[in-house]
Amino acid sequence: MGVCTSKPRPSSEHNFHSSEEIKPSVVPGQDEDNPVGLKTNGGNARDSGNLGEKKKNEENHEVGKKSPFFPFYSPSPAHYLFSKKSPARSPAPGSGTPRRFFKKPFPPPSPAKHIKAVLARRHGSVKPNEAAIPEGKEVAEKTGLDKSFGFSKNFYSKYELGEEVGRGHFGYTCKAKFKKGELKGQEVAVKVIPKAKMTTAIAIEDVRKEVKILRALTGHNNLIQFYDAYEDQDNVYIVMELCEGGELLDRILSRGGKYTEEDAKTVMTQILNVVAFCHLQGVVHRDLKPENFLFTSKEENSTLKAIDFGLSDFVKPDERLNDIVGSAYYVAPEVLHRAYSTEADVWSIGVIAYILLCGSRPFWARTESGIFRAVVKAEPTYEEPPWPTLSSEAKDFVKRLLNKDPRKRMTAAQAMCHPWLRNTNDVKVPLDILIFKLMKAYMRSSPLRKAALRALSKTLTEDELFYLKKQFAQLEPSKNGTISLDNIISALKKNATDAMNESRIYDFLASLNALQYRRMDFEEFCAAASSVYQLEALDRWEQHARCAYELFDKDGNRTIMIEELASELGLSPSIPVHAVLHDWIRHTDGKLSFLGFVKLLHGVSSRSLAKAH
Ligand SMILES: Nc1ncnc2c1ncn2[C@@H]1O[C@H](COP(=O)(O)OP(=O)(O)OP(=O)(O)O)[C@@H](O)[C@H]1O
Ligand SMILES: [Ca+2]
Ligand SMILES: [Ca+2]
Repeated sequence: MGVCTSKPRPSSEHNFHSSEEIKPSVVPGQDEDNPVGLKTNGGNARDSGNLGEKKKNEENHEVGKKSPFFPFYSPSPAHYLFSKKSPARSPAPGSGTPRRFFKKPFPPPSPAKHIKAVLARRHGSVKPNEAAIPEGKEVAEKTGLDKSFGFSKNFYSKYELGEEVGRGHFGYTCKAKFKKGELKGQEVAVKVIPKAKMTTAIAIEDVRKEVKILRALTGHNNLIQFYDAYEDQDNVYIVMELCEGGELLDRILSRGGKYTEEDAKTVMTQILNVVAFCHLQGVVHRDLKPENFLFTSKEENSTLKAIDFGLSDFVKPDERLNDIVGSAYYVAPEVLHRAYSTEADVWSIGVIAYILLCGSRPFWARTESGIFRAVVKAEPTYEEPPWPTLSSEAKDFVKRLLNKDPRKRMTAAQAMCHPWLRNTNDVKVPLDILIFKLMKAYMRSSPLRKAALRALSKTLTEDELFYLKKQFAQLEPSKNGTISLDNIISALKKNATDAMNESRIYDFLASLNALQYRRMDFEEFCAAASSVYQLEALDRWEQHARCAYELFDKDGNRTIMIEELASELGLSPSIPVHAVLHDWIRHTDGKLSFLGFVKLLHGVSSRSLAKAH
């Protein structure tokens, strides 16, 4: 778009990155097993719920770590512990692994453990390994918890339960058959969740939400088809389509830990597609991992389906969640800092992408707190094989998903437009909820900030424009190439499910009502829907910002008084504006300085200025 002649200067000269660094809440020397000060309660049923076995499991990861036959020959009994059905998870017969002689950076993936806090929130103070948990009704009587869900009660009159096909911490899944009617004999999958395991109000609420979310979101091609939910005194039954192709984790393991880039692209596109859909609906999955994606059939090119919404939640567009949930290897840093939203899922997808491409985990340690520390502080390696042989697009793709700052991370819809993926799929890029968040901030900005953003948008490259064009097209502009509030509302309605009511997407749109009286063309849309934080994360940010400043200097910059700037920014009178805004003004001519320009792009609020002062 814009032409720029200035040469970027070295970044050390211009330290204008205004983003705050995330301070790790996990510091060395802190309680190893309780880094974030949580009430925890020990083991996980998937680790057999036995602390002794859990210990053994961790030691075995260590064995995996030191195996010379890295990555998947390693006879990790961690796999063995979980090998109910997959030969890929069974140990190689009679193979002992030499210890201590070989150092390898990461062990291969094995089923992920839930964060201990998840178990604590489920079980309260009840430890899973304590004496047998009483039956559902008995617990309800003792605790006064209401375990009625309002689901149909006649599961067994409709279905005949068959063999178990999978098991998790919260339930087990069986095949079942319709007993009668048109569908007689047709097979389905049923996740059975024992009421005896629901020992806290949160546990009950989670099951309620799991069904509510499945009911609302069902219909997407990459999301498990939900049929109905039932209950009786002992269990909740979630009836859904049967996937016969196994978990993504098993397929990763059976391929010796690595996918070719081309195959990884097919998997990634499907994951991103369904997750972008969830995010537009205001649903955050919170437990994305290769165990929670199933292939419909054994075919190589079988469709992938997201399952297990047991930890999912609704999130309003400007809301942050604070409960620590998920599985340790896949948890995003901001979840550990207790302020997160949909970006946390994208981090987990980054972890999955890393594993698909190289067969190892990006963040690994022997203990939960060690993993948390790595997630918050460590940078994954891209030096070990096979990374040097992978394409630079693949590396850039993973790095931009694993950005520790959620504001700088790509969204799922953006990731589908990344150069690594955008030419390989013909999947329609879903509407991105981020567009609306950014447009809201833009509509509320001062004319000066709007001019600054317009200048910045003129420096965007093909890569950024690809995504913006796709988004703009989704909003179905009129023939003259402009969009109105009506366009936005009808585009959303076309993609809406009941989940949007819960996550209040429409209420949020009210903040765009200034668009009621005018239309927006593509150029202004680019200014409104560009994220300064995301652009700042790019290597070429310096160029962007310098070019934009030059353009702004030609067109939008003008002499301003500090007082005027303060009122443009809506600063409260309590802020000492001369001291705070001094650097924002170029002393030669009283126009906005480069520093002021970059700050203005970020949209500085009076609160953050007061804090900085
Ligand atoms: N529709 C399905 N078709 C086939 N197998 C399924 C289906 N749904 C679940 N499974 C199998 O059952 C396993 C457990 O299901 P799910 O992940 O929903 O349970 P969970 O108890 O919530 O697990 P977690 O411990 O991860 O929280 C899955 O990993 C999968 O192997
Ligand atoms: Ca699961
Ligand atoms: Ca679950």
